[in-house]
Amino acid sequence: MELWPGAWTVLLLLLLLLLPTLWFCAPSAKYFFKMAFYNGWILFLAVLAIPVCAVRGRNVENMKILRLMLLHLKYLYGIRVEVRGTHHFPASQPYVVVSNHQSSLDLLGMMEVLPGRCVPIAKRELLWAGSAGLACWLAGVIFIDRKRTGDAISVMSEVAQTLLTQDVRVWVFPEGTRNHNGSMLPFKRGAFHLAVQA
Ligand SMILES: CCCCC/C=C\C/C=C\CCCCCCCC(=O)SCCNC(=O)CCNC(=O)[C@H](O)C(C)(C)COP(=O)(O)OP(=O)(O)OC[C@H]1O[C@@H](n2cnc3c(N)ncnc32)[C@H](O)[C@@H]1OP(=O)(O)O
Ligand SMILES: CCCCCCCC/C=C\CCCCCCCC(=O)OC[C@@H](O)COP(=O)(O)O
Repeated sequence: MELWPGAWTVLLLLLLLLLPTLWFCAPSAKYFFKMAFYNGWILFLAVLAIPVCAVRGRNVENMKILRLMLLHLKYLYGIRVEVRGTHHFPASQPYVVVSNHQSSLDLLGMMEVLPGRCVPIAKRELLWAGSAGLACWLAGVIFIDRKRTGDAISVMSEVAQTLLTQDVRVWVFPEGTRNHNGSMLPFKRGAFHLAVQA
């Protein structure tokens, strides 16, 4: 099929008109655009972070770099963060932080208060999220395969040793998945075994 001259310009103009219309009139489209930008921006930032982190190799100290690079995101999204009680994080000993998990935006809250030498436990699938996966790996994120309980438990037992020997803290989302409905899912037991073992 052949389009008349200028048809592409008309199509482009229609598209340019459609995007702001969706943005202002369809809240779900606005949400979609915002989340798409969120993920895209993180993938882009990860591309910048990878060479810097690669200098150290896989190292929990790289988490500081990711943290610094992500802190501005709250301003882009107009999120006001109020932090209370950080004095409860001991200054120098291994511990396990547990938190609820509603959405991928929890990353912003986590980065706001993430203690030094603290790494999150994440689902293994995140490792394959392109540049973000590689950046997470370089920053020492611990990946577990939720479908293989035995393997996940072995990884967590190794983590317990690391906590003790390498002065590392671990951040766990004990619900084990995102939960949007405002309530809490039953907690998985790994975080608590980890705390006891460490
Ligand atoms: C600038 C650019 C930046 C680019 C990068 C962007 C961001 C980077 C920065 C940071 C990274 C962000 C990370 C994002 C967060 C991602 C969050 C997630 O992915 S949440 C999903 C993964 N997390 C979890 O699953 C939580 C941990 N899970 C568990 O602890 C589970 O218990 C489990 C070990 C996986 C097992 O799960 P299961 O479903 O089988 O449930 P149960 O808990 O009931 O356990 C079954 C059984 O096993 C016993 N058990 C469990 N753990 C242990 C253990 N460690 N030792 C011994 N036994 C264990 C448990 O007691 C049960 O037995 P029983 O019933 O007899 O008690
Ligand atoms: C070339 C491959 C391209 C892959 C593109 C992947 C797109 C993803 C892009 C960016 C990743 C952003 C990192 C966000 C970190 C937050 C992760 C997160 O919160 O994961 C959810 C997990 O806790 C629970 O998972 P489920 O609720 O069980 O599901």
